Amino acid sequence: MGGPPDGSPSAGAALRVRGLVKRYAGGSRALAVDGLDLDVEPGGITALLGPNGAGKTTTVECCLGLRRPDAGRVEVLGREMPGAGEDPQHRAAVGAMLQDGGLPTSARPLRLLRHLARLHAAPRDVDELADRLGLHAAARTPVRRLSGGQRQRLALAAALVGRPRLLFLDEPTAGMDPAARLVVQDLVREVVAGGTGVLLTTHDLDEAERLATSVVIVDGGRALAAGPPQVLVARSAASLRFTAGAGMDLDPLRRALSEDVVVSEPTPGSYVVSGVVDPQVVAGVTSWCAARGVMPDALVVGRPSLEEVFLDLTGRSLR
Ligand SMILES: Nc1ncnc2c1ncn2[C@@H]1O[C@H](COP(=O)(O)OP(=O)(O)OP(=O)(O)O)[C@@H](O)[C@H]1O
Repeated sequence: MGGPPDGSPSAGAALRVRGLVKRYAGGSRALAVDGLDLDVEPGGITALLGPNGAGKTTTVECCLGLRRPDAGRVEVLGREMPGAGEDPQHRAAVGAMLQDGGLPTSARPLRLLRHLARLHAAPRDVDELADRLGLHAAARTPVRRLSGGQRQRLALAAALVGRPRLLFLDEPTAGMDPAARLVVQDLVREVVAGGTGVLLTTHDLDEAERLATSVVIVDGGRALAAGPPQVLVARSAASLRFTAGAGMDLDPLRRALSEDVVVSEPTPGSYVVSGVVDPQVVAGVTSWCAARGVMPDALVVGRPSLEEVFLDLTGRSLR
């Protein structure tokens, strides 16, 4: 899923993962990652989406050479991991902003960025980057005293300063205020326009829908769906959705509607009728509700959002 079939040439992919398997020693018997395929193209953003514990961080860590896969193949910028990670030149072409930040706690932001810039052959202008990310105000504050959002912005600057050709962003805008979020999204769009490939993990499905050129939805370490977000949404059947009290008996409604539709309650109190949703189906649902004195709140008919596709596939909400 998410790229050329196994065995075909990786033709310049920024990241190519095939059949990745990872099991933690001492962890539960289930695999953390269970045969995952994934591609990031240069100048493209692949969003890796999944509920908590789906295997996203483990996948990113295997791609960065921080964990050794039990099976499968990871190619970063055309070279196989974890071996390629030993080469400093190769490492310098990869940027990562991880959830734990990984920043030295006593470092001061601007000095840290200048130090990192010196490790790269053609770094970005540190002052310009710090300006864009609003880091000058906290230039001399030690990392441990930065707010969560400031630390996130510094971690992004650190990941970008070396002009990486492949960038890993693990929930980059989590905990950021809306203005900072927009700045980060603009910066990400800009580096992608310059040819960098991005693997983005996020719990913000609107962000994924806006930014990503490709999406892989994972659960239990497996890909449930992959493709451009617009295609995943278009592939889903039209649906009628409404909210009402949880746990309504749906069998009478199923009997009242045609066999071309499926009626379900993916999360308590949220009802979905999918398939051939025509005016008769809408009338059938509303008269069924009326007969029970139930008000169908937030009733909408149409294609689902990426969030609704995710919900239908995983049975879970990300928020
Ligand atoms: N160091 C570890 N030792 C044992 N099990 C682990 C370890 N790290 C992760 N796991 C388990 O592996 C599975 C995948 O975890 P992972 O952190 O990759 O998920 P995730 O999709 O990144 O979740 P989240 O959205 O919460 O960050 C989970 O069941 C988790 O409990």
